[in-house]
Amino acid sequence: MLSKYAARSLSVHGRWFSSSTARHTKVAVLGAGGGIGQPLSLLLKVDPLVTSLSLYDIRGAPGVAADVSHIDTPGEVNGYPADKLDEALDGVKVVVIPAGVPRKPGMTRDDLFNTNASIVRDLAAAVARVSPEAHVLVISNPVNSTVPIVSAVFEKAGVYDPRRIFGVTTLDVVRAGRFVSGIVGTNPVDTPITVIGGHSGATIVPLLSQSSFGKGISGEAYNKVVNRIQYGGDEVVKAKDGAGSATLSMAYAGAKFTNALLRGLAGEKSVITPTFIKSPLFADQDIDFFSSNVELGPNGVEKIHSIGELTGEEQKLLEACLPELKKNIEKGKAFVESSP
Ligand SMILES: NC(=O)c1ccc[n+]([C@@H]2O[C@H](COP(=O)([O-])OP(=O)(O)OC[C@H]3O[C@@H](n4cnc5c(N)ncnc54)[C@H](O)[C@@H]3O)[C@@H](O)[C@H]2O)c1
Ligand SMILES: O=C(O)C[C@H](O)C(=O)O
Repeated sequence: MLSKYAARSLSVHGRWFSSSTARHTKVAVLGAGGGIGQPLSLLLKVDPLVTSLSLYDIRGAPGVAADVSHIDTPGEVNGYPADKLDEALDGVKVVVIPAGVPRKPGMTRDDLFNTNASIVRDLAAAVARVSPEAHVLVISNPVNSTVPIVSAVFEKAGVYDPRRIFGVTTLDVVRAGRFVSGIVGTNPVDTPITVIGGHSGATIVPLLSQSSFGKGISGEAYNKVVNRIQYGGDEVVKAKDGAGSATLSMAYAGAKFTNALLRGLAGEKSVITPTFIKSPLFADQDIDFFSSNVELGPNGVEKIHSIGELTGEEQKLLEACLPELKKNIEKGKAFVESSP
């Protein structure tokens, strides 16, 4: 039974933002002062499943917290400055990490590695120490490397549970639904497209053939939409012209994935979405992280779905994805191995 407030929230925020169970859930955002962090904090404040929001950044989090705390939803909000990371993480169930630098035109996501790898490593070490049972949602790029970094840090700390560490690839799914709906004339919310692989260029593999809406798209239109899904991030980086990368659509995607996880944690059945996790699907090729459809449940990852049947075109996309993904994963692991 939905509370009066939750029912109201549903009608205000649309179908994805659903709330089925009331429980205490503290969510932390690390990097809350940034381009993604601020709108993400706003969206989490209006998610009825988030009862407490802990906002941390090396700059500006208390201000963001003061601002969103005036929103007339019940969730409590606290902001923490640079020297209060442990306090920010105390008792959290879910930690979302958008901390790190974004791309400028001409850069790849991998070009962010040198700066973001150590930011993510150090934040992960604090989570592993203070809230080792938290579910960690990694947004910071390059996701193909930062998820292996977080996982290796947890492993080093002896608290690794692969069911609780996720790379957020939801923006690729959101883009795929939006772009395909523009071709076939559907409502994007009703046009789910599975996207597998990783989160950068050729590692992003949309499976249009598995969607009743997408499977009719062929030829030039197919090539164009696949390219747009794979390089949608570049489109935004170029349009922002040096002022960063996707922030608003990413905040939406991050809040959407967080809500899906919270529903799974609360016991809702059949919450299934792609996410980049430790996965056995290509482990025989030494690729042990991969995004595919995953069922979320009370323990985080409940079931990893197979990738299903691929067309010849999709098989080629997958063949281009795997070697690059493998390199990105190995780079992340090697970084933690060589860290003191
Ligand atoms: N996964 C995805 O689909 C996706 C989509 C868009 C952007 N991103 C990535 O998200 C990251 C953030 O992007 P943005 O546009 O919000 O950047 P931004 O520069 O606007 O914000 C980043 C924030 O991180 C903070 N920060 C830096 N070091 C920190 C630390 N050690 N602890 C806490 N906070 C710290 C900064 O102070 C800043 O407020 C980038 O790496 C970007 O590439 C990922
Ligand atoms: O493109 C970027 O660098 C940011 C993000 O990964 C995106 O897909 O928009």
